[in-house]
Amino acid sequence: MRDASPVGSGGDARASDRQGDGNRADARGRRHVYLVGFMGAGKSTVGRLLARELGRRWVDMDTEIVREARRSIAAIFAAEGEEGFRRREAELLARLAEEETPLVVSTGGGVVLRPENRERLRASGIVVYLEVPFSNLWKRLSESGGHSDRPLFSLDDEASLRERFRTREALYREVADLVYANLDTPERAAADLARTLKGFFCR
Ligand SMILES: Nc1ncnc2c1ncn2[C@@H]1O[C@H](COP(=O)(O)OP(=O)(O)O)[C@@H](O)[C@H]1O
Ligand SMILES: O=C(O)C1=C[C@@H](OP(=O)(O)O)[C@@H](O)[C@H](O)C1
Ligand SMILES: [Mg+2]
Repeated sequence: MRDASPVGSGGDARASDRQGDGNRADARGRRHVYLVGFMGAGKSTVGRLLARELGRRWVDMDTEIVREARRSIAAIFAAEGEEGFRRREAELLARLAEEETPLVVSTGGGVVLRPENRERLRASGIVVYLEVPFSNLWKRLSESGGHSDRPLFSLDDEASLRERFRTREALYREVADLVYANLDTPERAAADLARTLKGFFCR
């Protein structure tokens, strides 16, 4: 059984060992840090700060997809459908998983949808689920113009988005080594996670 201990803002930043063999952050295999979670959970904001704390290169998958496609996420969805976006996302993840340099990767909220992606995340890194209750996410997204380049947020009403959140949540938990309740500031989250992750990668 895999186990992901809840750790959270202000809490005791602990992490349980998924395989019980003390070898999760294997230097050859699970060297990256992946942030997963729903839209607005803070993957991009915290990822940038966490990379700085850990002295690692940061990759934001959405930014990279936009750079490579030379069009916005909304434009990719419009021209290629969600399927086209998911194909680009899966291809990028496959490349990142092979990257030798240890990275901090801010994923997009839908990266967990494809089983092959879930396998890759687990095989090549420590996966951190940034857990935020739906009501907070809805508030964050609707107040911060979260619709600007989030086609799914624009398409869904509150009830549909809540349903999407419910379905996704099980998948975030399935891949997570760590669950972090991201309810304080991004700076606090980055500092807490850096402390915990340094422990992981040093043992
Ligand atoms: N603790 C927190 N961590 C990260 N972002 C937060 C936090 N509290 C509020 N926010 C706000 O929530 C939004 C998170 O957006 P973003 O980092 O793009 O999320 P994601 O990449 O998961 O979709 C930003 O507007 C950020 O300022
Ligand atoms: O949840 C999703 O399916 C998506 C989340 C977005 O990323 P953020 O989670 O960073 O907003 C982006 O990848 C795309 O709009 C699809
Ligand atoms: Mg993001």
